[in-house]
Amino acid sequence: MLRFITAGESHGPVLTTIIEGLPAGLPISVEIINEAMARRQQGYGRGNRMKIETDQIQITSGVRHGLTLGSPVTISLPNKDYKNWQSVMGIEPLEDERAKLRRAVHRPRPGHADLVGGIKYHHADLRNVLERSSARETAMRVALGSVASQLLKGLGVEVAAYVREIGGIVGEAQIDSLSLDHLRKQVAASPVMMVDSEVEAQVIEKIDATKKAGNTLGGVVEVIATGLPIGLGSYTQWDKKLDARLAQAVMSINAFKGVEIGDGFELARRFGSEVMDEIAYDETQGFYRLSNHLGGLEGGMTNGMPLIVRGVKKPIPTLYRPLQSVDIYTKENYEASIERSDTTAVPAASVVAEAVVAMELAQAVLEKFPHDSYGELQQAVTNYRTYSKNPDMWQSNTDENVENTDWAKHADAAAEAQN
Ligand SMILES: Cc1cc2nc3c(=O)[nH]c(=O)nc-3n(C[C@H](O)[C@H](O)[C@H](O)COP(=O)(O)O)c2cc1C
Ligand SMILES: C=C(O[C@@H]1CC(C(=O)O)=C[C@@H](OP(=O)(O)O)[C@H]1O)C(=O)O
Repeated sequence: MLRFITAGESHGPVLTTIIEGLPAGLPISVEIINEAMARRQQGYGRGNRMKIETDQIQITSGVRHGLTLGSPVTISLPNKDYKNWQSVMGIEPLEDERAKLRRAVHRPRPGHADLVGGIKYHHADLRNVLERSSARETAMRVALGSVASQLLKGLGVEVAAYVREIGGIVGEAQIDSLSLDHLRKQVAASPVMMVDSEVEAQVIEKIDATKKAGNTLGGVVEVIATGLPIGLGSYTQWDKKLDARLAQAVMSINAFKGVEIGDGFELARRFGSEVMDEIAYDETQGFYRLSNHLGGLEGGMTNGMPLIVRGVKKPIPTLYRPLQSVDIYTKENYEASIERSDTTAVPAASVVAEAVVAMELAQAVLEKFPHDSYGELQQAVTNYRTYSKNPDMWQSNTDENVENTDWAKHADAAAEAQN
């Protein structure tokens, strides 16, 4: 089982993650992880924090000479901004209690975790909430996702993401189910990580106008995974269903409010005949589908078609235009003060969504196949791919062979017993 945990505050010294359950002998490239980290920092519409940080990770356990050892892998990321926050974020107790109060955050922002977190954990200083609820944590998920993507790539599975919509402006992608390279190149060339340059210009204009008005924007991201073996996840128990697990993974990203698989909410408006992905077979491909409305998942399992997962991100809650709130000390109404913030972070969120989907897929792969060593895992996946193109238990059940199979004899015996 793949397990991970993340730790760290937004303006604390360092973010950390520990991941356990990776096979031994998996090649891990720090450079590839750092490329993903840099992608998450990009995207038009972000605030000034991203000018301070240059996210470069360090691996401090579980990898030797570029290969995993099978022991827990620890990844850490220093916050460059910490040097500006040392007195606010110190570990030692503050001598001067009044200074502590003077610095406390006591004006909760609507749409953020501030108010509820303060009530729940008895925090009189809402900074104790916002430091951890901040999406700075998503940097660690991207590091984890890159490790997962490196594992998947060596098994022939690719994961990529793009921005489908910002502030109501939609740009659709043409998906090449064999290679996501083209999509990745288009996304890399776009300041908003979209795939249609006409739409892109409109989006940039909208972000500029929104920022000027002191407002913020949300949007929709789409993650695509290709090359998935058939049968990851399971229909046998609620918490094994891969569609449900992917939804949780995507919803766990800050500010995500909805998830769709395949045509998602649009399915509500269609006839059954329009959306079931009809089955076909040929020897090279094995079983495949004539369409992909259901996003590559049936019964909580991958069906071999590209996986399509979308997530909707609400607009950023911290606005330059003040919103009505209440001071938790005085209980008086006030209008929230202006703070440093992003105007939109949908592009960055697409990179995070790609990462969390990759982690969930890696988890599902490791559940299905033996994986003490990476070579063993690769061999098992290759064998299974051959099998699933032409499953042998079905081959013996052709008309000529059917009377000779064990299950046919059992069925005959059962029928006789009933008579
Ligand atoms: C990449 C990314 C960047 C974000 N940047 C900000 C930001 O600058 N300011 C802000 O108020 N919220 C930002 N958010 C959203 C908040 O973290 C989020 O709304 C908050 O933690 C409350 O959680 P919830 O929206 O999931 O309920 C960002 C989210 C993501 C994914
Ligand atoms: C630090 C990141 O995003 C931050 C997420 C965030 C929030 O409230 O979620 C608020 C902002 O932080 P700050 O108050 O330091 O400017 C963003 O910059 C990051 O993505 O690495």
